[in-house]
Amino acid sequence: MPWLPDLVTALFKRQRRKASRLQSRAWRIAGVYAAISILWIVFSDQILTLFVSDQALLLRLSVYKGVGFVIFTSLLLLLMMRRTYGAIEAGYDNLKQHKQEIERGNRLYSALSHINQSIVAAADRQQLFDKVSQSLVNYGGFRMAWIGTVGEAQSVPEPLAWSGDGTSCINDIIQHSGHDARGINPWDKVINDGVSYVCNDVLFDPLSKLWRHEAIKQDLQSFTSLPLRLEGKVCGVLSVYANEPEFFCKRELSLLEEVAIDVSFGLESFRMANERYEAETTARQESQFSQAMLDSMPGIVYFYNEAGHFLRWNKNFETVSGYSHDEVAGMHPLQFFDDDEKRLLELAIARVFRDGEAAVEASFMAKNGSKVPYFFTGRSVRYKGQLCLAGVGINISDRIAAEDRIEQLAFYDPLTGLPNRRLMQDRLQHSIATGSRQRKYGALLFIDLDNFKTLNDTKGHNIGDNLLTMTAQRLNGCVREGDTVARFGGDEFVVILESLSDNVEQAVNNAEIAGEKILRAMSEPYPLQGEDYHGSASVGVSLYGDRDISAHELIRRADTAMYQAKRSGRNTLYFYDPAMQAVLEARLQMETDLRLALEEKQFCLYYQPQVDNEGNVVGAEALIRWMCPTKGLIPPGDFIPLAEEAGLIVPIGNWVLNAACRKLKAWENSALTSRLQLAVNVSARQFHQDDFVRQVLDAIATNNVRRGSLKLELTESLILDNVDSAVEKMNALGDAGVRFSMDDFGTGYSSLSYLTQLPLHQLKIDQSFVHKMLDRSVNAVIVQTIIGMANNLEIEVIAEGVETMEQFRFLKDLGCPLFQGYHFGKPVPEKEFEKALSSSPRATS
Ligand SMILES: Nc1nc2c(ncn2[C@@H]2O[C@H](COP(=O)(O)O[C@H]3[C@@H](O)[C@H](n4cnc5c(=O)[nH]c(N)nc54)O[C@@H]3COP(=O)(O)O)[C@@H](O)[C@H]2O)c(=O)[nH]1
Repeated sequence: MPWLPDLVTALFKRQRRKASRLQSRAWRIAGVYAAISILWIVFSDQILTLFVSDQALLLRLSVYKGVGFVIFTSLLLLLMMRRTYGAIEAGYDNLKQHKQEIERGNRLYSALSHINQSIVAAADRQQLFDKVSQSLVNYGGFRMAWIGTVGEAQSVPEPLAWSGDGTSCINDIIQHSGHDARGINPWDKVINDGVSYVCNDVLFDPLSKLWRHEAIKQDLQSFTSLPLRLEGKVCGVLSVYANEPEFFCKRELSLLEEVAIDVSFGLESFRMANERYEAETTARQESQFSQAMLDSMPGIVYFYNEAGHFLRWNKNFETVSGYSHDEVAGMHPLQFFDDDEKRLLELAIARVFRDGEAAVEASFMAKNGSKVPYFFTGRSVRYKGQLCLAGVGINISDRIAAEDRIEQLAFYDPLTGLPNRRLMQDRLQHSIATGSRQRKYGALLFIDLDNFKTLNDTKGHNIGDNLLTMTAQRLNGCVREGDTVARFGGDEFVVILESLSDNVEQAVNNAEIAGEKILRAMSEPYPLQGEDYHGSASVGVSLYGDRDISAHELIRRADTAMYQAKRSGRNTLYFYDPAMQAVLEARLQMETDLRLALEEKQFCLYYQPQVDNEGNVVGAEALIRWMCPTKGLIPPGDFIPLAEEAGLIVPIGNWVLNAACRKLKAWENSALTSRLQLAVNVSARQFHQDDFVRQVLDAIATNNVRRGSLKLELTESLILDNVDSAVEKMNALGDAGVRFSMDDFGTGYSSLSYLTQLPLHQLKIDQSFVHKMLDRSVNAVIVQTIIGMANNLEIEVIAEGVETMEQFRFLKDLGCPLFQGYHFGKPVPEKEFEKALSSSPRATS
């Protein structure tokens, strides 16, 4: 309050001016009095002598005149003194009042000063209210002060802070304020009308009637309530009370209104600070929230400006990149990419800033140099006046792996990892087109593993899989880079040899060299289950390059050639020629016919006698024949191999088994045949069926076959596939009276060790030795050895393919006890066989 001393000085000046005016007036009055008195003294006696001549009277009149003058002047003096003292007293009162006003003003200014300090210093609204009410009482000289707030739709204030004496009646004051003639109470005025309510004497204020008694007790004699405002609306009430009436003059009220305005300002500041705080808190929380969201995202998030300065990124960005926060802050987005991908990213970023958005797949390069495939998106956004790019990157390793896997599954064989048929066909088509364009010959090699089915069926699929895997590796080792090795399916592989030569002979030569190499590789022993498996393959070759040909046709030709290789004894290579195709088609037709034959029961059994050294028929071998309605009688050699390949040998074999058992049962009814044994051929595939034993036992049981009458002819290779399993099955069937003959003996490994393990009853010397034994001594030695060995092992021996008396005699001389061959009888239908038995004198048991 810089103007306060001026005010005080002005007041004193005013008093001094008044005093000086009074002094000059006293001089004037005294002068007038002296002049009048002198004139009176000088002229009154002369005037009196004019009218009075008597000296005694003149003396008395002079005394009277003197007394009158004294009385008159005394009265005049009295009057003047009274006026002067009145003026002095009034001046004094005025001065005193001014002094009080100044003191009140000083107090109020002091209070205002403290209040303003409180506004600056208060931490919150309550503290402000507390300090304001305390300042008004402590510094403003009020007896009591309180501050209340007014909420929405609140008609009376709610006291929040108070100070001074008499605070106990605040609630009375609030609740019991009366209404004026218009029904308005103080709070209506303050809260609704927003004007101050002043009561300068509680004793006479009708609205204070109800709490007057209490107010008097508390010495609250006058008061005023002022509105506090927030955003232009009344939000509270400031009430101050004085212990004297007529306390609130204009000046006090104006200062108190200033207090109310300052407090309102304080409240506004709090509101704004609060709003700012809340806005900042919200912004901070929003920032924390969005950062938390960004950090919790699985991908990487980035936000950078057009100059490539990173403005924001998520934690994952640092984790994935391996760069710290500070390092990322100083990096350019392109630094996270390899040189060969930078251009791609540059273009994508440019697209974002040009078109608004873009996406790209690239490898995100970490600090340690590792690269991870990511799918990046970007959107342009304006931020703080800059054009920026906001985007996310998603790790697509899994997706790429899945795509690779899908491609692998779609185009590659899961077992061997080789291209599958589909991919091979694509590549072949492409190679055919290239070859045709470049006038270069290529070759397609169709490779089928020999005897794979048997291996798979006998050793199990795991072993089969191992063989296929090894085959794939070997094939890959046989070709040049650029050639294709594919798995066509099952045990079939295809090799595409590209650009062999522009000369057809040279191309054939090169293809043959490659094919032979493959055959050799396929013939190398395969280590399977700790043993060496000796496999082989049949290879069909078809050239391309001289004219347009479809991949499909080329495959068909190579396949045809492969079948020709198979039929030519396997482990060989064949080039395609059209005649092969005709054979193959005939073969396919036969397979169809064979299935029909099975359904329509077109098979029958022929019987070939087996005799002792005196020519007595001791048994027979049942040999299947196919009575084809169109082609006539078809020998087994023409359809059994096909039936084996097509899997039809199992139902055919079962049919033979049951037919043989039925025949044995029928023979029991005749003395000629009741003691005969009947030998039945069993193929490897049939024998290795899980239910083979049960099938045989069922056939025996169904026909109630005599023990020892059924003989099963097994081959060496069949048993060697899985000796343990074979022994187990043979023992199970041996217990049921089934006998076993080792067919084609001598052509296989003929290992003595397994011979001793097997529950064999008979060795059947292969007819190839018998046919040549008289011509080549080595065969005679073999036959002799087999007979000697069988005798030593106490196993029966039978020689088959005996066609001449010489052969019969020779064998007999070697000690062979049993014989089979055209010399004794060819395989014939049952009726013929039985008829021959009855007419033959040697046909005896
Ligand atoms: N799994 C089955 N295989 C069978 C069945 N029936 C026959 N076969 C096999 O078919 C092959 C050819 O049989 P097939 O044409 O009947 O020939 C047999 C005889 O006719 C023939 N043989 C007998 N003696 C002579 C002879 O003195 N000279 C000569 N050139 N051939 C003769 O040998 C065949 C019998 O051989 P094997 O079975 O080894 O005793 C043949 O391999 C049969 O195994 C069948 O039902 N299931």
